[in-house]
Amino acid sequence: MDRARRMLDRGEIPPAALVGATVSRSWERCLGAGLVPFGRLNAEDRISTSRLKETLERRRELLTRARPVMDYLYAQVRGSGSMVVLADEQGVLIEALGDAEFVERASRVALKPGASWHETNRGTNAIGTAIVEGTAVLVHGAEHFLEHNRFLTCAAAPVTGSDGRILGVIDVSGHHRVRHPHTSGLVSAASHMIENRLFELHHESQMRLRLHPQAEGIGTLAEGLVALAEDGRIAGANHAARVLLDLRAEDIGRKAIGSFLSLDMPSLCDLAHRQNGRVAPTVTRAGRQLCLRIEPGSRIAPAHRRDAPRELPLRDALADLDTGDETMKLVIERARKVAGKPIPILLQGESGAGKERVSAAIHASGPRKDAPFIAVNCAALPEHLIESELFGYAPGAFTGARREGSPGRIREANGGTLFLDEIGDMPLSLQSRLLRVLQEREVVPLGGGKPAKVDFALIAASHKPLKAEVEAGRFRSDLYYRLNGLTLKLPALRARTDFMAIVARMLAAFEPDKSLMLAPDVAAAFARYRWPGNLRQLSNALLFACAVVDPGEVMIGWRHLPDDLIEDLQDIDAPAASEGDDGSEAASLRASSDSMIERAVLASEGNMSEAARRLGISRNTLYRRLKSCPRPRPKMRSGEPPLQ
Ligand SMILES: Nc1ncnc2c1ncn2[C@@H]1O[C@H](COP(=O)(O)OP(=O)(O)OP(=O)(O)O)[C@@H](O)[C@H]1O
Repeated sequence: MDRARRMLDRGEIPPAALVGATVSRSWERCLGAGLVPFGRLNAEDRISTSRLKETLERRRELLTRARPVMDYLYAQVRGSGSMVVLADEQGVLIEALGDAEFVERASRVALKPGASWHETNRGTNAIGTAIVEGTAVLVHGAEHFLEHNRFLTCAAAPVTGSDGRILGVIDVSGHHRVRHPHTSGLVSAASHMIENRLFELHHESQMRLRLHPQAEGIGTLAEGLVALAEDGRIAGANHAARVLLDLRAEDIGRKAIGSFLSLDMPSLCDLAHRQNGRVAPTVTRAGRQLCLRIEPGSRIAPAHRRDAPRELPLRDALADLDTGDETMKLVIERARKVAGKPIPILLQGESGAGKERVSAAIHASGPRKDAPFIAVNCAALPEHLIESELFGYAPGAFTGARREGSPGRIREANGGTLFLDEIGDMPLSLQSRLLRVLQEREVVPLGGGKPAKVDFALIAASHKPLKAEVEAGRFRSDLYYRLNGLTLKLPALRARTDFMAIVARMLAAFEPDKSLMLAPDVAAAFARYRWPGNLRQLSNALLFACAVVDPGEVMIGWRHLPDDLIEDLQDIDAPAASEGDDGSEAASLRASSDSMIERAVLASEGNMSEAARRLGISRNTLYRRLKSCPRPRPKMRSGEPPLQ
């Protein structure tokens, strides 16, 4: 330090390696401001009594909230020859309390109310430097720029408002010989206490989120606090929340919570209602796993309030599918526009992505909702039965037919909606028959009989990209264009940004009275997993967990998950797999799901229904996949026939 001081006396800036980066920067600023280490103070070092009064008035809120914390802080340092000081955002001291003999000495260097300790007035010092640096600072002995402050050791931390602006500084100063290693930590904790007290005061009526990486951290000084305006915009955030959510001060008042967490305002209200003050896991947009407690606040917009159902706009089945994902929102918006119009809808999406659910919601939200919704799975029916199932048959049309005949599914859908699932699996011969029905709007039953007029809305779905099937000659192009009035592509579960909201919805649906939630490590593993069976697989896993969770338990942990899912979750390598969609990734994805299928079939000892259940896929999908991947060889119990 002596060498550094000698350099300073010559007007040189010692390197950071010698005095630390903060002091080096500050000394440079002091020299730049024209201060000299042995010099007198700048003229503006003290404010008048009337200006002090004004300052006290302006900072009354800060002072009122800080006083009990200052008392607490002073109780920790009492008798050590120190004092506790509060300054405003300009570095003007507005309150001080301390040990009598030190206060006397300190007042000789103007460490008393009304004095300005801004860096430009008093050179490097903890209060002034903390304001400029915007962070907690310790300035010890000869690190003070002015010679006559060298007897001091000072630790200061800025007190920041929930809008990110500095409101003041709290500081503990003492004689440099009684420096205590814990003082800096105490001062930082005190500044957080004041910040959190001010936060509660300013955002009392708003929805508040308490966040921490661990459940035990919630309610402590280290928790992140976020206040939300009625429209979901961030109204305020404390320092910890800004760090946890990677939120900048300029985002406050501008960005919505959905930009930082995978939850929007309606899902937060929903969660708050069910959570009832308990802690739940959540994931940030950056993939960071956090624990969350929601305090609903008293000023939530009626549209978001769960306890005011009469004020809620009526949510139909389509609106219920909106849990915050932008792609799904667009799908819902577009579906709503055509629901009720004579435009056929084609739903595309991976198996289990919710095509049938969406289709049923389109029907239930449209003008045909009181008429039947008839779903036909073209992949589940043997080829020779699809025809009679769909078009019906006359009495005695074929051996084994019902004596009275059958109207067929298309006629059953009259007035309502016909949903043709897995249309890509419909044999070519039947495709032309279906095309005729769609063109002429009448059905001729098998085995003859009068043609019957039919009127139905048509929704078709396929996990196969139908356009590619047309190009490959497996699907009639004229039928494709008939079906494709509007194509809606459902996102795969892994691509959705509302994963936690879906989990919360499912858990609430399965166990409405329990407020179940995922343990943070399970939530993190779920967030990284690719969910090849999409919503079906997730729903099966959560249903399983709900069945095995003990009464009174609220956290779903690893022990509540099906064994095969645990294996898959443990197998995954953290995030790397999530980017891109190129051929090599598709191949590795396929390889991994092939091995999953193999494991599931082996574990189910050849029982295909059981294997499909474990995988969270339909039996049809399983059979389809088995056709295209090497057949696994399950271990057979002795005496059992081999799997065909
Ligand atoms: N929005 C949703 N919320 C909760 N669960 C859902 C939702 N959508 C679908 N599911 C669940 O996922 C399962 C699969 O959904 P659905 O049958 O609609 O998918 P799909 O895409 O038609 O599947 P497939 O291609 O195999 O026919 C449903 O049984 C339901 O349990």
